[in-house]
Amino acid sequence: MPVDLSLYLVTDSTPAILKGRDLCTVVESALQGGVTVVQYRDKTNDTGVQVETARKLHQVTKKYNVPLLINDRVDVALAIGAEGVHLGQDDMSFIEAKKLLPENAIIGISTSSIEEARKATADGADYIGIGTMFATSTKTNTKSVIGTAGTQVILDAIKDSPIGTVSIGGINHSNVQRVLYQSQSPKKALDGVAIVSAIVAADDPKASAEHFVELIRNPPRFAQVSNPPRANEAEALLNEVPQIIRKMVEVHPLVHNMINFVVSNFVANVALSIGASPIMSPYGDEATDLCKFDGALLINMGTLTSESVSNYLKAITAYNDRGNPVVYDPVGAAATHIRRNAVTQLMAGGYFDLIKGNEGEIRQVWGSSAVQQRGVDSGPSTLDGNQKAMLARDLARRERNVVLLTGATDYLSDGERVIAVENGHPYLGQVTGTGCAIGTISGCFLAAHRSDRLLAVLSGILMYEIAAENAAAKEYVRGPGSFVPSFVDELYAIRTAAANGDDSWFAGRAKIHEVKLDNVKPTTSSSLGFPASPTSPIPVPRQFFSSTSTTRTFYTNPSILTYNLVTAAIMAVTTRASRIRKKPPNVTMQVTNIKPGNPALFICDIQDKFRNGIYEFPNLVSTTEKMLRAASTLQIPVFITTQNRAKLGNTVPELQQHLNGPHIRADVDKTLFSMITPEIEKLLPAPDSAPLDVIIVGIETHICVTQTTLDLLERGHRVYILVDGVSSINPEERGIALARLRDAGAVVTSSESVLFEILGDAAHESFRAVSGLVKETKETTKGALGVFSKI
Ligand SMILES: Nc1ncnc2c1ncn2[C@@H]1O[C@H](COP(=O)(O)OP(=O)(O)OP(=O)(O)O)[C@@H](O)[C@H]1O
Ligand SMILES: Cc1ncsc1CCO
Repeated sequence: MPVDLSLYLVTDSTPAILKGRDLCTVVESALQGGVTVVQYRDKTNDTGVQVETARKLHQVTKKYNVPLLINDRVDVALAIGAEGVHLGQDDMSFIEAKKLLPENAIIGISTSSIEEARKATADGADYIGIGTMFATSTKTNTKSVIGTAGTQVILDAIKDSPIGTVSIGGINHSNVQRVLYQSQSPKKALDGVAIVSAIVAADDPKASAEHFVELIRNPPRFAQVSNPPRANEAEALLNEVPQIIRKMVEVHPLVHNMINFVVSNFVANVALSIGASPIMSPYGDEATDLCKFDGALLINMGTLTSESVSNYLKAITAYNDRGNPVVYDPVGAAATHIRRNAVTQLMAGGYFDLIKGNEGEIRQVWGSSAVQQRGVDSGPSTLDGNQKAMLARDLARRERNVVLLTGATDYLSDGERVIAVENGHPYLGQVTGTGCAIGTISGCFLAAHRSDRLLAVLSGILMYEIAAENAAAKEYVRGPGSFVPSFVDELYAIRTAAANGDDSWFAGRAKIHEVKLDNVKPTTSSSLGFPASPTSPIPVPRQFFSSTSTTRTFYTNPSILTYNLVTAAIMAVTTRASRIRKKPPNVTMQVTNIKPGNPALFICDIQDKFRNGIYEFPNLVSTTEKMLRAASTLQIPVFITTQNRAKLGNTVPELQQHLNGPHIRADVDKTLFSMITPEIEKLLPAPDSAPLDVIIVGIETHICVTQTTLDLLERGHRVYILVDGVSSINPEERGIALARLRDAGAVVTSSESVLFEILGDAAHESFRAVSGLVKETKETTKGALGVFSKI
């Protein structure tokens, strides 16, 4: 049955919320305001009271031709003839409910992960409730809080299904437009929002519902205008930069800085020198007045205090409501726990037109738990240019805003276009506050030019960095100290030239180019395996970034050298003579104290034809199935191969159902024994980026698994071979191969052990899901280990 989910009311019978009013009266008032569906949710009253209340509610909802759904209780729904039910993950299963309810009954399911959403979709649910969107004072289980980013990932995963979607958790008037806007994936948007206390506890539920209807119908004032890339985007942008700079000087925007005390004075002078009007104000309540000047707000959390975040949130709300630009500079985001939490709170608390930071900061905002900044510096770079460009693009795409990742080369993206800026001078890196000033300058330009935010920020960066080049070139500048006054002078000189319509300072000076990432599959959830959401329980892998807890020692292991001489001799007589390793694998690198912080799952040739030949094949399949399910929950990238598929069959049907989704990176047929075929090699991280922690399962241990392991070790990756996930025709081959591979530097371990190492902490957002899986498969795991660990 099609149902209008746009304003979905969930009732709450707790006295503090109802404040002495009758539930039916409150619901009727809400219906008059435009509620489109009502869910009766009652976790306390006994069945008799529930049936009675539901019957009364149904009389009311029928008057407004709005469906009534009963939370959890199929029996109550049947007793009163309600239009349907809403079921949680721990309630009666969809299949059971479907059997009991009339044919056209509406059935909705609560989901908070891709897996749950896919299952509800496949089962045939009418809609899913996706949440928890935001933590609330009553719902403190933050593990299920997925935010807009997590919701977007789920929507993307079910984009091809017409199933209805509604977001739930902490949604109110001030965030509802942002929820709808920022959750949207390119092909699927939310159909509605579920509201509890913002309507039920409101003094006037009708007015509250009316207000929601109005907000839901309209995009937020900060919604971004789309500027699709042009044929020669960089050139087209450059043509517009001088006029944007003139415009900014003319507009003379106010820039409200909530900024750290270290750089406050310098940044105010920079803002003045470019022709803007700075005000430094850390007091959140002042924003309600300041935002009326239609300037920009900068949130720079460089010197955070216990009061900062609540002040920032007040100011962000004031500027967001008015649609005025807000810039976020998450200074030192990955340095401390306090700052990481502040990032989570601020990202959940408002919309930022621009997020600007150095590599470490932007990675933290993205949600990588592997970043550790030492103070406010970015720390050593672990990403190459393309990866930085992709990070900026993917974050901008996810947040539906603009992202600037600063460094010697700056990467600027609005989620579609990515521009690299190579102007600037190394002195900028030697003066504190030069990055912070870019946040302020960007705010000035965003306030002056609203229609193309990327162009606005680019204009600001170019003015700034060309001024820095001019300043550094002065003969009296001898270092960072004398550079600062010269720099402020040069900013002022450009501003004066621009005011006089003189663009000669700009001619031929900009060093920018567009970064094309066409060959990289666009996704809203994760590219390069970056986690999808800072708050998401869905994919929070620490992929593609090296873990800070990883230590590597480098030494030469003579036994490996000897061993490989023998190996080479044997392999010389095989058809793979050309692939004999020129240097022994892992001669120079041995990893100690490793943790699988950057995991990938490799499934090697688990095909039908081997079913009858391979030792304990069903046990190998059950371990693999468990690993695939965990990979889906944790969004670990998966690489699959088959050996000569035409002849030996596809990957076995038991595993096929788990081979869909964005985390499945490759499914390749091969003739090589190693899985590192040219196709797969292309998908591995570049040699100078963080190595993978490859977990291998499959067959045969002593042939394809061995050669894949050696190839990966040779390329600097870490390899974990699951004892309960690899096998051969001759069981004895397993032991020999595993011993050899351990000598070569691989970690020989078990599926359960590796899964808990990936989680690392019982507070991990996916702990419940993964430990549930481990529990569910306890018996098969025992069986597999029983047969495999002996050999
Ligand atoms: N080696 C360099 N060459 C050219 N420009 C540089 C160099 N280092 C930094 N910059 C410029 O300085 C600006 C500030 O970047 P940086 O990444 O150092 O900011 P930051 O770490 O946030 O600084 P801070 O916290 O001190 O304000 C960048 O826009 C960049 O263009
Ligand atoms: C050094 C420093 N410490 C906190 S903020 C800041 C200025 C650079 O962002």
